[in-house]
Amino acid sequence: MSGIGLINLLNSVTKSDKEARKTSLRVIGTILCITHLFDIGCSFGAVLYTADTLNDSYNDYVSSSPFDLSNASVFDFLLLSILRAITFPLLTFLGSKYGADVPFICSSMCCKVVDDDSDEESELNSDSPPSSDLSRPLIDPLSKPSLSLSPPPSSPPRRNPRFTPSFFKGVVLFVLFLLSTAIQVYLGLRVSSYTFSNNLLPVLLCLSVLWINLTVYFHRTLLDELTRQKGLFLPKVHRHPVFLQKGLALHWCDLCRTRIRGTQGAFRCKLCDFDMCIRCSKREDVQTVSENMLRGDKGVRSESTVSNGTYFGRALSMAKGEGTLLFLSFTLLALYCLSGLYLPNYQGKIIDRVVPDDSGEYDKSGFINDVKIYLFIMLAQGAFSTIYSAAFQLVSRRLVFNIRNTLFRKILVQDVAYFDGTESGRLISRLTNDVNMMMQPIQSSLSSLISNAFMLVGGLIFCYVKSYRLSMLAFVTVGPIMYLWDLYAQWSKRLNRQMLASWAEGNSIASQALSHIRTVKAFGTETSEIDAYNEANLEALKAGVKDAWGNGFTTALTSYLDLGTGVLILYYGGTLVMDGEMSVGELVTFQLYWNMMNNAYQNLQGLVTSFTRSAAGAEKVFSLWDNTPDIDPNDGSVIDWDVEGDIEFKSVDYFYQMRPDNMVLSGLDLKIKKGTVVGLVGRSGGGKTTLIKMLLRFYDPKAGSITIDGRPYTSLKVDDLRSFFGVVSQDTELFSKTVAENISYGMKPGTYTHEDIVEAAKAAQAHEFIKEMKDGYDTRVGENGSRVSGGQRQRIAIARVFLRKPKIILLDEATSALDENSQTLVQNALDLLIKKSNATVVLVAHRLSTVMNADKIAVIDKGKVLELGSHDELCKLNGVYSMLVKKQMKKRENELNQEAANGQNPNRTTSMDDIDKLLDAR
Ligand SMILES: Nc1ncnc2c1ncn2[C@@H]1O[C@H](COP(=O)(O)OP(=O)(O)OP(=O)(O)O)[C@@H](O)[C@H]1O
Repeated sequence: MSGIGLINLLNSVTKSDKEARKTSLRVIGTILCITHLFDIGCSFGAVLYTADTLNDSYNDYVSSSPFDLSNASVFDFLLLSILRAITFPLLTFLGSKYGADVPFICSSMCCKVVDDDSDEESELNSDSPPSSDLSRPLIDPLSKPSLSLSPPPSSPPRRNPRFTPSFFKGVVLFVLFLLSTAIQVYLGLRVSSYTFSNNLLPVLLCLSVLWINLTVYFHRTLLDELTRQKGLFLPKVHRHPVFLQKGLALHWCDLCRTRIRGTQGAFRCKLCDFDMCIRCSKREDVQTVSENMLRGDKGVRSESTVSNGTYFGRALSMAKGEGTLLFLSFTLLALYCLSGLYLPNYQGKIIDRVVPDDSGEYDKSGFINDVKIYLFIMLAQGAFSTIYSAAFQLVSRRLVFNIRNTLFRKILVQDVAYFDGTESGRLISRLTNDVNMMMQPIQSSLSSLISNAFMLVGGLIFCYVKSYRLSMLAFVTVGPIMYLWDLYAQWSKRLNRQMLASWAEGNSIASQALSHIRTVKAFGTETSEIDAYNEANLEALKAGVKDAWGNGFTTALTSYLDLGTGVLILYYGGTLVMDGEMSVGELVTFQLYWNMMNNAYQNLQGLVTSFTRSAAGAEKVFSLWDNTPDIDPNDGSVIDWDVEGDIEFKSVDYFYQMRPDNMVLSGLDLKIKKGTVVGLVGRSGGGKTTLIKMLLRFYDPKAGSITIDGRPYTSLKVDDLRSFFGVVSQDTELFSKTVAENISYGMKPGTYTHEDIVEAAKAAQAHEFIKEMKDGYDTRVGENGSRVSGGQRQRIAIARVFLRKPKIILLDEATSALDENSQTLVQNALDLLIKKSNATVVLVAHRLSTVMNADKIAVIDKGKVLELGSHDELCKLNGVYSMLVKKQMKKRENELNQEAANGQNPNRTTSMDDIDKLLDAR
């Protein structure tokens, strides 16, 4: 786990950034004190073990050359551990003093710098949810979004641009790295050349390498935490402070998903790679209107950050159902590893058998015997590996299958508000790119992860058993190599996040262009769409190229360290063989174990890197996975009564999350009696369609309630509720299926027959045109019904409603997009539907002629019901409606006169009764 990972872990158990910082400092500081004490304690213990020679050896030690490594004393170990306990904290102190980021100062924006010494942050933070709580929205839906931030107190100190804090911090980290590596190499050389008189001493000395690596790790973590800038803290937007940073050219704003311009810079969270562009930081309503955020019906949610551990743990927990297969694979894997661990032993033995003993004799029978055992182990190992890898492949493939299916389900159950703020191309990207990236290491290396871990531990033990001296020498580079890979992994994770964002952007562009291909062609925008797609992909390519260079550089650096270790082993191992302390076979065995361990280690390092990278994909997937919708399909009671269709809106307030400033419904009251037809009229944008959407419970009111047969909507199972509705909207969406499949869409198999479909189509006046198609009801209608006309699409939609026989029918301007002939046909079908169904009907219309026959007409304006009554009642009321009717009649009269004067056919029905125009002329 990297330092950032540890800090994130500590932060996840605290409520505010201030508390998180204090906890981190306290915990890491304590661990460091303990580790340094252990370090000194072990060296001191080693000195005590050699106490009998202490007096002499100290004098020996000081008088001898510093390059003479054959000293009997281990006093230098103690001196070095004390030196570490002084220099490492000193370096951390210097790093924190000169490497701390300059606090963000904002000149133009209304913002506040978080100050540890004031209580401001806790005030701001008091209503922010715990980071892990995905079920709560980040904002109060009815509170007006505001960040209420004030200007900072003072200007930042001027600094030489070359010697920036991050430069100082980098220098300190580099010195720490060099110092620790040098000390480790020195200690490795010392231990390998030391003659030990007891067994505990080598253990104590070898532990030094462990302490060095641990202390360096915690010092780095502490330095990161101490240099963490006091930044701009917007608890409602992000749970950590963010910092203004230049040169984030390849980054994307996590709120509006626009690309950040490098020259401008952006606000960045150093803990979890959250970026926010300058524009978003200025928006007051940024927390509600940001696109592609995780959100529910009640507001924006925070996304989870995923460490390697949680990622792997969760992926495995998903494989719970594969218990037996996994157990079998693990057993075979254990056998494979054990047999693999035995092989080098026999290789060494075989080599020793071909070396003649003191009398010049060869042990031929022993030689044949060892070769036989070697062969047997090898064959068994091959068999184990074949079976376990097949089993693991099977498990990982099933895992991918389950993850894809579940994720698609999780996406579909999200609230409609989520889809309002998210582009479908990005969701497709989650289902494909993010899942692929997340599953890549698991799919390709679940088995190799475990086998390498086995080999690493086994190889390590065998190495120490064979020769702790050589092991000590060999292990001095492990810490530095680990550090370098960790640095690269974190960097690569960021690049991969950018790559995913660019791919998602590309997907979004492609899916929009493809779904609107006719508009693209009509406007001749093919080239600009291609350019936009190229640009998004180019960003991904740039990030990929950077990643490849980083990988190459890290590989080269660590390979040199590794090669150096190999040379050291050969040199000292050869010396030991020449001194008679080791046989040739033992040296070969050690080398084989070392290679085995080293390979396993490098494979693991690669895997950890790819896990860290893939965590970027996993974050996206798990965030969506954990996001329980506010209108949860699992909540509420089933509808167990005979629904009649009495609906009531009581003081309903509503605004869309993406436009919180636009109050669409405010205190709306409306009663819709069972079996009646209620027409909704009003100006465009007045909220009629919103009412229809609320009837389908796409959104819950921000205030007030909706009831059906006296029961609150929110107490009912949403799927159950929707099953009582039939809808025909202005833009009917058809699926790329057959006509019959489209008519029966949403019906459970077995609840209808083909004859029912034909009957429904006949009633909807669709049978004639369907019959004329070559394949009749089996004709595929194309994506979004592109192979049928608008009027035909509407009639298929009406046939759907006829077949469904709903209790409540919602007609949302079902004829408004049609030409005259189609309008008449569709209107006839609708009239028949209303007459035959006996259902409660709510119809939205732009034409007075469509609603005149309704039992009740509601005039909706400014989010309220302005007038309610039948056509006659409203005409008598002498209000808006009657004025509209009068205006319409006058207009109609004028038009007829005009047409007659022009010699046109006065029978033509025009859109002259368009309510919008009449209301606007009011
Ligand atoms: N998903 C959405 N997100 C944000 N605002 C929306 C959304 N859908 C609609 N609006 C806005 O809400 C208001 C009401 O829209 P609605 O579609 O209910 O009006 P309408 O009365 O049906 O209009 P029309 O007669 O033109 O269809 C409009 O100002 C519209 O711009």
